[in-house]
Amino acid sequence: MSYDLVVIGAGSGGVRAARIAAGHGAKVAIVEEFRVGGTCVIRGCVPKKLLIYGAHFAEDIEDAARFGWDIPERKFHWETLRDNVLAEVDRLEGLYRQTLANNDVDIFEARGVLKGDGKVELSTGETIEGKKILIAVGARPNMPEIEGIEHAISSNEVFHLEKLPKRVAIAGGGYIANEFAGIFNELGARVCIINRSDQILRGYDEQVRDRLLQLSLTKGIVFHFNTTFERIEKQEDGSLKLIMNGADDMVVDQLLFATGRKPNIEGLGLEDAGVEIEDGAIKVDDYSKTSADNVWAVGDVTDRIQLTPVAIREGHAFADTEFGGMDRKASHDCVPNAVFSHPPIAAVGLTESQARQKFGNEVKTYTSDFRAMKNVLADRNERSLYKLVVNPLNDKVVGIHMIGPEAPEILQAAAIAVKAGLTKAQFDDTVALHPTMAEELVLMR
Ligand SMILES: Cc1cc2nc3c(=O)[nH]c(=O)nc-3n(C[C@H](O)[C@H](O)[C@H](O)COP(=O)(O)OP(=O)(O)OC[C@H]3O[C@@H](n4cnc5c(N)ncnc54)[C@H](O)[C@@H]3O)c2cc1C
Ligand SMILES: NC(=O)c1ccc[n+]([C@@H]2O[C@H](COP(=O)([O-])OP(=O)(O)OC[C@H]3O[C@@H](n4cnc5c(N)ncnc54)[C@H](O)[C@@H]3O)[C@@H](O)[C@H]2O)c1
Repeated sequence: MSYDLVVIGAGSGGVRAARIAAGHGAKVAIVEEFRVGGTCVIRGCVPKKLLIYGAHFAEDIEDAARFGWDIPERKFHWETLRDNVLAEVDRLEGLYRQTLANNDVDIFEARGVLKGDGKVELSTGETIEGKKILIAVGARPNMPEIEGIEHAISSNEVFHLEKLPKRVAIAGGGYIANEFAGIFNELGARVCIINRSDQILRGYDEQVRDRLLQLSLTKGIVFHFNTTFERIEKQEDGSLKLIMNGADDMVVDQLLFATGRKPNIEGLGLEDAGVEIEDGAIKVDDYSKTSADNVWAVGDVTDRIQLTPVAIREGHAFADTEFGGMDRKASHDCVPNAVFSHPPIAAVGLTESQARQKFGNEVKTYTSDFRAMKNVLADRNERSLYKLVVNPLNDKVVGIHMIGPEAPEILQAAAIAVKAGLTKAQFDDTVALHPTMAEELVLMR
C-alpha cells in the first residue's frame, strides 16, 4: 500500500499524470470515487458533443430539401440518442481503465481524503501512502442557494433525462447554458435562457457573442437578461413554476442550472495536509506544486482554466517533471477554446478589447462577415463572422475569433499560427484552399 505517487481523482488531469508517471517507472495508485474518466468523459465534453451532433441533424434534415432530398417523415427519439451516448461513455470508461491497467496503475474505487505525511484515507477503510500526492479532484456544478433549487438539475443529470422536456429554462449565460440551449432548441423544445447579467459568454469577443445572441434569437431561443430567481415551485403536474425578479413567472418542464463550477475542495483534508486555498481553489505554482511538501494539484480544482486539454497538460507536465527528470510547465498562454453552440464559436488569443488595452488603440482588426456556401443554397439566413486581431507594432496575429459552421475544427489549425507568432503578412502569403469557409482566414484585407 505504499506508492511513489498517489493520484486522487481519475479524470482528465489525474489519468494523464498517472499514466505518464507510471511510464517513467513510478509505482502509481489512482483513487476514484465515481467513474474513471472524470467529468469530460462521463458527464462533460464527450456526451455533450455527441448530443450536439444528434441535435444538428434537425437543421441538416431541414436543409436537405434544397439539396434535392425528400425526407417524408421527421421523427426524433430522445431515448435512442441518450442510450447510445451513454453506451459510448461506458465504452470509453472501459478504455480508460484498460490504459491504466496496461500501465500497471492500481485503481482504488473509493473516496480519498488527505491525512498528511503522504497518507490518503479511503472510504473503504484502507489507508494508502504516497511519496508524492497529486490532487486532481475537479469541480462540481455551482447550485446557488435559492428556495426550491432541489427541483432544478445540473449538467450532471442532464444526460440521463427520462423524456425530452417540452419547455426548458436554463439559468446562466456561459458555455453550458449556450451549448444546451442549442441542443434542446434543435431537438424541438421551447428554450429560455435566464441570465443575471446583461450579456452572454463574458470574455468572448463582443461581436462574436452578439452574433450568437442574434442567431439564437432567430432560431427561437428566448433570453431574459438582468433576471434573478426568487423561488422555484414544483406544481402538482410535475412542472416547475419559476418566480423571478426581472421577468414574469414562467412554467417549465425542466430547469437546468449552468452557473459555473466550483473546485472540489471540501472534506478533502486539505487543512490537515497543509494545502493552502486561494479564492476557493487550491493554490499552486507554475509547476502545479501546492503549499504542502510533496503535494501537487492539477485541473479544475486549481481553477486556472477549466478545460480538459489544460488539465491534461498540467498532469503531464507534473509527471514529466517529478518522475521523468524533465523541467516542464504547462503553458496557459494562447489556449484555444470553443463553445459548441448552434452555430459554434471558437477563439484563441486576445479579443479586440484585450488587445487595445495591451497595445493601444492602433490595434488592427480584420473581419469577414459571410454566409457559408452551404447556407446560401439551403436558404438559411445565417451569417458567419471571422475576426483577426493584429498587433500594430509587429504585425503579429494575436487573436482569432470565429462563429460559424465547423469553427472549432478550423480554429484548432489556425491556433498553431497564433501560438507560433505568425504575422498578418504570413497569413496573406498563404494561398487559399477553395472553396472552404476556412479560406476566409487568408483572404481578409
Ligand atoms: C457539461 C460540461 C461540458 C464540458 N465541455 C467541455 C469541452 O467541450 N471541452 C473542454 O475542454 N472542457 C469541457 N468541460 C470541462 C472539462 O470537463 C473539465 O475541465 C475537465 O474534466 C477537468 O479535469 P480534471 O481532471 O480537473 O477533473 P475531472 O475530470 O472532473 O476529474 C475529477 C475526478 O475526481 C473524482 N473525485 C473528486 N473528489 C474525489 C475524492 N475525494 N476521492 C476520489 N475521487 C474524487 C471525481 O469523481 C472525478 O472523476 C466541460 C464540463 C462540463 C461540466
Ligand atoms: N466548450 C467547452 O470548452 C466547455 C463547455 C462546457 C463547460 N466548460 C467548462 O466548464 C465551466 C463551467 O461551465 P458553465 O457554463 O457552468 O460556467 P461559465 O463560467 O461559462 O458560466 C457561468 C454563468 O453563470 C452565471 N452565474 C454564476 N453564478 C451565478 C449565480 N449565483 N446566479 C446566476 N447566475 C450565475 C455567470 O454570470 C455566467 O454567465 C466553464 O467555465 C468551462 O471552463 C467548457
